[in-house]
Amino acid sequence: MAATLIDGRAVAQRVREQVAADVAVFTAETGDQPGLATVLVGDDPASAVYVANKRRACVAAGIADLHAHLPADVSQDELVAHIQKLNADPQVSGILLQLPVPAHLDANLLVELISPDKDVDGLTAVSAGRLAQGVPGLRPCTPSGVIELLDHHDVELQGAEAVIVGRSDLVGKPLIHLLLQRNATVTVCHSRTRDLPAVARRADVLVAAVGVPRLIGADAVKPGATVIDVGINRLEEGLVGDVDFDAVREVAGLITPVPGGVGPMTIALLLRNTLTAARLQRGL
Ligand SMILES: Nc1nc(=O)c2c([nH]1)NC[C@@H]1CN(c3ccc(C(=O)N[C@@H](CCC(=O)O)C(=O)O)cc3)C=[N+]21
Repeated sequence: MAATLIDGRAVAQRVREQVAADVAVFTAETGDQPGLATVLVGDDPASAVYVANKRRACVAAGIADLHAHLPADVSQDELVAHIQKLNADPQVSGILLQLPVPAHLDANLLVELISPDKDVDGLTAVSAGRLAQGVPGLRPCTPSGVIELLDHHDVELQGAEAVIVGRSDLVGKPLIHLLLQRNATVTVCHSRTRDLPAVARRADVLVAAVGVPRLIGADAVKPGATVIDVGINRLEEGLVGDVDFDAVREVAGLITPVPGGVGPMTIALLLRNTLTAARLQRGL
């Protein structure tokens, strides 16, 4: 029997409605509207589309849209000054520096400048440390979105075998901690893993986040497993994930499509993080 599809667009819409309701309460109680400062550097068309989507989602959730578009040749010093200004601005709850930035800029240095309490991407070393230690802080949006999808479908994580394919700072590593905190048994596979299909086949919950189109075939999936595809690969034939969807859906129990799976959750969790950031800044 073919797997049940996880509808990321529908779950994301529910999260966005909940955030909008919570933002309305926050604004009524504090007299302040949470605000997200997006920073777009240069004219990469894909980045421009992503940022436009995030800004539209903010407005729909009642979050102030505080955008800056800086030229591709902006200097490192100017960008440093801009981020410092946003750190100091009480109207700014969250700061999102859209990545990648042009090559003459030091992306890592710029990200680390962002105040950890405004780091709605959860990208700074302080945010990563807070996550690893299980103390309050801002968690990366995509991994949080994965957990949210699993919870929405009542996927049991306690004691489950979770296998993450990919060890990026943005997805794989944070997911280790989020899944451990839910008492899953966590295994991480990567490019040097000797027998990827054999390890992946142990998984009750398999998360693919490597950026290799259709890497995960049916031979890597235990019958009935939950398969979460974080991959976004733009091929000539269109957008495909890291999972060979047509083959794996015949084996899995639950599966996310690409598009319409994890992607929409990233934006929903960004909105929730912006509200969390506004609360953190007030010690709430
Ligand atoms: N500072 C920063 N934070 C980010 O979170 C960040 C970033 N930089 N740079 C680029 C990546 C990429 N990213 C996505 C967000 C939503 C979808 C999404 O909604 N995808 C839709 C369809 C997208 C399409 O059709 O192109 C889907 O999967 O259904 C995808 C990818 C956030 N990123």
